[in-house]
Amino acid sequence: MSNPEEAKATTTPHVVKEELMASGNWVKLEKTTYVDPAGNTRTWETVKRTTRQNNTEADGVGIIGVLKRTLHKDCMVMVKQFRPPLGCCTLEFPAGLIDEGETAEAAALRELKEETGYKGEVVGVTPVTCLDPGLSNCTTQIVLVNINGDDVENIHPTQELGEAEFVEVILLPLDEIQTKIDDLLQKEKIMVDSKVYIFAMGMAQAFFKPRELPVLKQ
Ligand SMILES: Nc1nc(=O)[nH]c2c1ncn2[C@H]1C[C@H](O)[C@@H](COP(=O)(O)OP(=O)(O)O)O1
Repeated sequence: MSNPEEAKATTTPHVVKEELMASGNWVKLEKTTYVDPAGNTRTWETVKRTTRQNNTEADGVGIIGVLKRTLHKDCMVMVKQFRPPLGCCTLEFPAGLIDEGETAEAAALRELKEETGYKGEVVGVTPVTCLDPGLSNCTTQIVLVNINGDDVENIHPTQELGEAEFVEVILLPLDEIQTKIDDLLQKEKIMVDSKVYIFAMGMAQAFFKPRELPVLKQ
């Protein structure tokens, strides 16, 4: 075990070099040589996508789509699809890679239309965020999109999927999203994306906790 007295943070950590170990059509594996905060030179095994465009630091976008319809509860537009790396289906926000020359907002509206058939309106966008920084430099921007379900274009949404895409659209009421996801997980062998579940937990807190009577906090 390292002695904390010896391992003082004296250096600004930085990458020294990146060497290609293996490469495919979509991803590559690199050996990253870096200097740690104590001044030691170390290596790390890093996964990168090969598809990132020049104009952006984000590989892709995720879409938090809120479907708003008269006389209906607001619903989250989610997608279920088989994900080969996991060997099972996942419950995710609609998502996709950013095309050349595209902004995150434009990519979000395009991917939402392709995967779910809905036409939306962007109401917010996150900074570039990391997805799995201990493994990969993969990044995403999450785009908040309102969908007017009363709009004639959104009454019977039609997906525009590629030949190899199989995406099922799942609508979950915003005010009980965590319970509905838990029900789904009980019923079928499906893995929920961490962003989705964290969002659901946040919604549960936002909807219910403020209305509880204040009690003595221990
Ligand atoms: N890691 C990947 N391996 C593949 O064999 N193919 C991959 C990988 N990542 C993306 N893709 C392919 C699959 C689709 O044909 C395209 C576009 O995917 P997109 O819809 O933009 O993104 P997701 O919905 O998140 O897969 O890329």
